[in-house]
Amino acid sequence: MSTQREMKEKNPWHRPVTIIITVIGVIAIVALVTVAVLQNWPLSQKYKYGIVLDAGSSHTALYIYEWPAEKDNNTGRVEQTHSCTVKGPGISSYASAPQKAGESLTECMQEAVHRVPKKRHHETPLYLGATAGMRLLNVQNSSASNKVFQAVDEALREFPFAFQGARILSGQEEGAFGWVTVNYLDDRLRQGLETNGALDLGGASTQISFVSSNYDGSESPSNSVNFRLYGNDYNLYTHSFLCYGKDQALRMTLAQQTRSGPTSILDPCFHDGYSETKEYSKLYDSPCVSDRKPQEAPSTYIHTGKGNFHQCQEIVKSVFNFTHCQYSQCSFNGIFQPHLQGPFGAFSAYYFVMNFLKLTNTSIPLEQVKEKLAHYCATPWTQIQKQYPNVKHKYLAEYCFSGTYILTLLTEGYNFTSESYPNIKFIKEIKGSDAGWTLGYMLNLTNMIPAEAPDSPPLPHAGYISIVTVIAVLLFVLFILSMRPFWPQCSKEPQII
Ligand SMILES: Nc1nc2c(ncn2[C@@H]2O[C@H](COP(=O)(O)OP(=O)(O)OP(=O)(O)O)[C@@H](O)[C@H]2O)c(=O)[nH]1
Ligand SMILES: [Ca+2]
Repeated sequence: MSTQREMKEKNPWHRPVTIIITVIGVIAIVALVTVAVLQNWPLSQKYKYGIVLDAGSSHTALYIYEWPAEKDNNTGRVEQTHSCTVKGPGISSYASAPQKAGESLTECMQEAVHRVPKKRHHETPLYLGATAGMRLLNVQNSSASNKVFQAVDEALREFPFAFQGARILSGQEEGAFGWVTVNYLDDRLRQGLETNGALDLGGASTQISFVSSNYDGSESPSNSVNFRLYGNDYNLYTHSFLCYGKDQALRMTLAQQTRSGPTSILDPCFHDGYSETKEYSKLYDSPCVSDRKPQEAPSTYIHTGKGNFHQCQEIVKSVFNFTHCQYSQCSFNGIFQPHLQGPFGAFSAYYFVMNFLKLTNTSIPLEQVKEKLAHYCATPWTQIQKQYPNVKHKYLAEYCFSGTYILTLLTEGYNFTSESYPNIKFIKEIKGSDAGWTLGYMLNLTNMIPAEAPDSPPLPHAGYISIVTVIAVLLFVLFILSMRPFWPQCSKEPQII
């Protein structure tokens, strides 16, 4: 029989050994975990940035994107960290004073200078992409459009970023990059999942883009865009309808109603009681309607409303041409469109308008949606103004038209039915990043989406750290347990009293 004291006396060295082993073990764990954390920490703290200016027909917006530096060419982790709406109209509206187009961007650009860390400025790419407003100006007056670009170019070069140029996107690019954005943000591309279609409604043009399994691009090749992304091939159908953005579509309906040059019109797309005097010269100052200008007309007309959804729908339908189609099937204006397939994300004005009208829930049957809109359109203008005192006058006056245009474009134009309407989701953003072409455009120009699936590490960094920590702790516990014979209490012999 030996007591603890006796044991200690028998193994006088065992306690210091246990202490040393414990200290070494703790140091080993701390070292292992520290190395694992440090190995990953500095990398995850470094971010890269990209800036895209969306020079739309109605306004310009600036977006700042951010991604972890080590993931440049790998996982879908590019996020929008900031956006800034440029005050004033789109750059195409500065045709008669191009300098002002450049100046208008200054405020948002200065915000970007403060938002992007200084040491990253010189390596941050800056892009400006112009869409339908500049496309129209280019058609109307190409020298004015060049002057606007020159002014914008000069203004953007003043900033410390890596300016990559300002240019007009083709309608095909606009549609395709919008599609890339929504599917990238939904993490569908990297995972090779079924993709979502994209519906973008701007002020001057509208885009539809989707993958349809029975479409191989051979019928109407100009509507086909091929991508190989993360090892998957996509054959995308896309089309951009110039003049079918909601502002130009409204112009077309007004042109339709003022063909004979009247002094006033009673417009079913505007509320009963609405009345405003408008200028003919402004209405027809767009290539979308300029050829329809009445020969003889006064300088102004009185635009009054009568709030009738069904009559409004008839006028809206008249701006679409359904008479000819040289393909197996068409949407409108003789443009080929394959069979609609899959869920669709509808953004920009689709969202602004349907959100205001509280009609973003597409599980409400289409017929009921139309009834609700008809009821809204029939509400007198005085009541609408009282109900929404804080909504911008121009937007408020146009929601009846805009809602009617959206439903008509979707159903009559693109052939969505009561069955396929619920496949549409009206969205503004996905995981904090706005839906639109800008992110897809930047991902493409920075080669951020590889054609082939990258060799991904078997574990993400966080998983790696956790596993190393767990193994280290287990090893240490095992080690301590293996030292059990030297533990003081284990060395105690049973005592007989
Ligand atoms: N109701 C409402 N309408 C908006 C809002 N922002 C923009 N709009 C309008 O919605 C329409 C489409 O806006 P955007 O998607 O920004 O259009 P854009 O990019 O300027 O035009 P495109 O060059 O044709 O793409 C325009 O008529 C805008 O005036 C908003 O916050 N609320
Ligand atoms: Ca746009």
